[in-house]
Amino acid sequence: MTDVPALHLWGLTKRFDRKVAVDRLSLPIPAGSFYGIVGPNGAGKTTSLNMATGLLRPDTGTAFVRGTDVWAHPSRAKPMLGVLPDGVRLFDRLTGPELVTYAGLLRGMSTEQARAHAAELIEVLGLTEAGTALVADYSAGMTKKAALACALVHAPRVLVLDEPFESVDPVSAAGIRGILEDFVSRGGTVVLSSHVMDLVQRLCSHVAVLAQGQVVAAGSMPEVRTGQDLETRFAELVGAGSVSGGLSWLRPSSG
Ligand SMILES: Nc1ncnc2c1ncn2[C@@H]1O[C@H](COP(=O)(O)OP(=O)(O)OP(=O)(O)O)[C@@H](O)[C@H]1O
Repeated sequence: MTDVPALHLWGLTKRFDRKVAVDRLSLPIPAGSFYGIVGPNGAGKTTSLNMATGLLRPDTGTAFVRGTDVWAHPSRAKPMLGVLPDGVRLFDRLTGPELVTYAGLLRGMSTEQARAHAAELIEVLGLTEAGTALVADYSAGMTKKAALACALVHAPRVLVLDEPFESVDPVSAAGIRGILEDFVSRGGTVVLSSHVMDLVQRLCSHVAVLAQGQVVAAGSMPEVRTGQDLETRFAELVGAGSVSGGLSWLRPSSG
């Protein structure tokens, strides 16, 4: 790992009307790390990742990709990033291979190289059987995999993936885990958000726990876990709400 963070979130703040979604959030992501971002619903994970990747303009702060300011120098910073945003909107009147090739062309790849990478990604992500179906007709999991292929096609240095395993079947998820682990073992950096603590604990070398727009714990996995499993530590950090005894009316009706 080098000293310059692969991605550095730097004093990021975002307010929606009166709601402060992200509050002066700073987080260095070491180069070569597999970094998990976890937090309760509404903690500010998506808002932070969108600001860090140039998709949502921060009210204050910025983010640096390998030392380059994403907001000041987007044309230099963005080619180093592969981004899977939340709720991604794709050009869905294209087939999967067309879409992924197009994503490569947008990143300046030659047609030949973009087509070759797209074909390989479609194959390894199990989208070959979709054939000439339009992405508009893909299932949620297939759409997620197509979007992931778009993030990977130009072989970026840093991958930022918002809930990459959501809606994805277990066999495909194992394939994606393998791709990401290979990527990190070759020196790449992965940042992903997830609600699946077990997966984050197994996959990630580092983790940050967000709550109410701030970082409540961050560091290497052992530093954050402090000897407990991540799920227990997470509940301790963000406060586990109990629902026992609630919804007394919710029972199978006898009628
Ligand atoms: N476009 C928006 N307009 C208004 N409020 C927003 C908008 N986007 C996010 N928020 C609010 O900002 C806060 C953080 O949302 P965000 O989507 O970043 O959380 P999250 O940690 O990704 O949540 P989840 O785990 O549910 O995906 C929430 O209170 C949300 O309601």
